[in-house]
Amino acid sequence: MTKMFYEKDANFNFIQERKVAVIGYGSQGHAHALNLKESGVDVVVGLYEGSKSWEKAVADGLEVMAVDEAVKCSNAFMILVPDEKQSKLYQESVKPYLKAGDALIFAHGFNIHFNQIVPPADVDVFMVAPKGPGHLVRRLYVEGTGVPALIAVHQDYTGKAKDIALAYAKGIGAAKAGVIETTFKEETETDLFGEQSVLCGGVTELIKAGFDTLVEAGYQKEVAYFECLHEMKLIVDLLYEGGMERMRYSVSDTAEYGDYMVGKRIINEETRKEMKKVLKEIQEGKFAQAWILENMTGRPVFNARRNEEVQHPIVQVGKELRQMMTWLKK
Ligand SMILES: NC(=O)C1=CN([C@@H]2O[C@H](COP(=O)(O)OP(=O)(O)OC[C@H]3O[C@@H](n4cnc5c(N)ncnc54)[C@H](OP(=O)(O)O)[C@@H]3O)[C@@H](O)[C@H]2O)C=CC1
Ligand SMILES: CC[C@](O)(C(C)=O)C(=O)O
Ligand SMILES: [Mg+2]
Ligand SMILES: [Mg+2]
Repeated sequence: MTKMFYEKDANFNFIQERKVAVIGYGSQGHAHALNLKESGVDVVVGLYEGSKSWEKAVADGLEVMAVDEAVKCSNAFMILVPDEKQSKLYQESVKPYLKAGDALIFAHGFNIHFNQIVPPADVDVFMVAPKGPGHLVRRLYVEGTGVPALIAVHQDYTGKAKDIALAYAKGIGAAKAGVIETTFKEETETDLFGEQSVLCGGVTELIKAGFDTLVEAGYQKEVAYFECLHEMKLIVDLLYEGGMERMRYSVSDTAEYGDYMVGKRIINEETRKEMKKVLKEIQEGKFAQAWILENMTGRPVFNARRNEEVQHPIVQVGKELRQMMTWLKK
């Protein structure tokens, strides 16, 4: 089995002896900054003047500065602005102020793996990539658990990059859940594949296809919403807690029989062939190239698809039903 690292394997001194600039205060940024601070790490948040996040970070009790100022006064920088903005930010506000022995940290390998950022040889470059959304990285830390993470070392100038990565992972709560060592290549390719084919693209298309099939057949859209979207969370909770065997133990034998008979008709050989094609496009850099070009040209496809998606009937019915779910309001 792959070696897993837990809290006992991390020496927290490696991160406590540094000042950490968390650049960006979005989904991952707010979680890393707050978790590290509450774990006892000296943290500053780096943002641009006029950023919407600035006041929020201040209200959360954090020290906030312009990115270049944060880089100047720190010796470890976690880059948590969107992937497509990292290269420009690095060139303008990070690279000019790097000092030998600094640590340049990423939560996803896109920019290093696809050569959008090429750091100098005299800094450590590594990754601490939580395997979960930033808001859960924060929520589970507060609840006393954590989201697992991958670590990877791209450059080890100080000879301590892996130790610092493990200590950082401990600081954000990830070492409670488990940390696996990987490479930038493996993290980047598996993360892109997972979000496209399974976690985001796969799941949303599966939900919409099920919802549309029921609604087009004349069933109430509220019933279709509960069946195909709301209950997905409850089923996934069981998968998360105890794997497929726990989910199949909890559902009825009727559901389990239906699962065995129908699952492979929905996710069939054609789907698996397409997944292989998607993975190849990621490995060959075709997806990265398309995403970089999309951003250079003002995101025409991204914006059109985003607008199209919010027109889907599942969006409206979901809004109405969730209004009644008082526990979601906070
Ligand atoms: N989202 C997730 O859960 C996960 C993300 N990752 C990785 O983490 C990294 C960050 O992603 P994510 O958290 O989704 O990003 P977000 O889109 O949530 O980050 C936005 C933050 O970056 C700030 N920002 C944008 N541009 C700049 C800039 N030029 N200078 C300074 N700050 C800027 C925004 O400020 P403003 O408020 O003003 O817009 C905001 O605070 C990526 O590498 C991503 O792949 C990895 C695992 C999961
Ligand atoms: C699944 C999407 C993700 O990779 C994540 C939350 O882990 C991301 O890029 O946001
Ligand atoms: Mg991911
Ligand atoms: Mg991702």
